[in-house]
Amino acid sequence: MSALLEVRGLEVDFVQYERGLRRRTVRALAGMDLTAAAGEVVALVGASGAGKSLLAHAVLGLLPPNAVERGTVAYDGVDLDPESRRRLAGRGIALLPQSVGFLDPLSRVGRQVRRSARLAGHPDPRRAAEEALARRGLGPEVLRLHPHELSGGMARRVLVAMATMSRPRVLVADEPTTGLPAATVATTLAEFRVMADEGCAVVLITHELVAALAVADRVVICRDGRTVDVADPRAFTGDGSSLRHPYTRSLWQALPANGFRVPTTAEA
Ligand SMILES: Nc1ncnc2c1ncn2[C@@H]1O[C@H](COP(=O)(O)OP(=O)(O)OP(=O)(O)O)[C@@H](O)[C@H]1O
Ligand code: NI
Repeated sequence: MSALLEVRGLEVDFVQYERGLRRRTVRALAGMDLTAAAGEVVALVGASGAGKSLLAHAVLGLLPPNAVERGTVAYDGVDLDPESRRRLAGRGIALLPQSVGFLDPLSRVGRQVRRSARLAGHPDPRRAAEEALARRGLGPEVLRLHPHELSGGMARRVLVAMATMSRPRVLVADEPTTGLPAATVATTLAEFRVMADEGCAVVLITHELVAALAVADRVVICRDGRTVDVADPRAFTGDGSSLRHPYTRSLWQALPANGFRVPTTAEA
């Protein structure tokens, strides 16, 4: 299997100006590596601020103008610059954004979901929109609402409906299950598994390591802007002794079910 998405040595610096005068550069990503092949769900985990969303935005060519990017992002074997990646957004590569702020606050849900359906080439966008929401337990009345009238969980389901509409070859899902009830977490993750089984490469960014293990083929662990480990989901078991990297082990052992064990400095 060749990788549909390959991120190699990705670095991102932000250029900032102190009191409008002195220029300084802040390194946000310092070497991220991640590959995802057709048919794979690759989970990307790491603490808050580790750089997961930045990686997602870089892949889609959506970094802000003050970001300086180095490294390689290849899609289907071809290295692409940010501009070319932006052109693929919503077609070959889709982002399921972490923030519901990606929804247009002024426009009704129906209009936004129909737009995704139209961009995806559905012959009947109205029907496609209704069906996509219905599949996620949202009735047609939701189409008439504005984003601020949605609960967090409903908004997230709308984003899932929009991001998966085009049947992208690569889906980068950034915290797609945050705020969802447990039953919906499982069905949402199962949907990503089905997409992968049908040939999509899915990057699943999540804090919910245990839920992710049920659907992931590989787990990429990042810390402070770097990929530190790639682990087999089956290694996350028992006391974590089959996990090679001490940081990965400490993430596993810190979970409530594993006794909230706080890593010692030597391990972490
Ligand atoms: N526009 C920006 N300018 C400067 N620094 C930024 C910018 N965007 C992100 N960062 C920094 O980059 C780092 C990584 O942020 P990122 O949002 O990717 O983390 P994350 O792993 O997605 O965290 P979370 O799990 O909380 O979503 C953070 O230290 C953040 O402060
Ligand atoms: Ni994030």
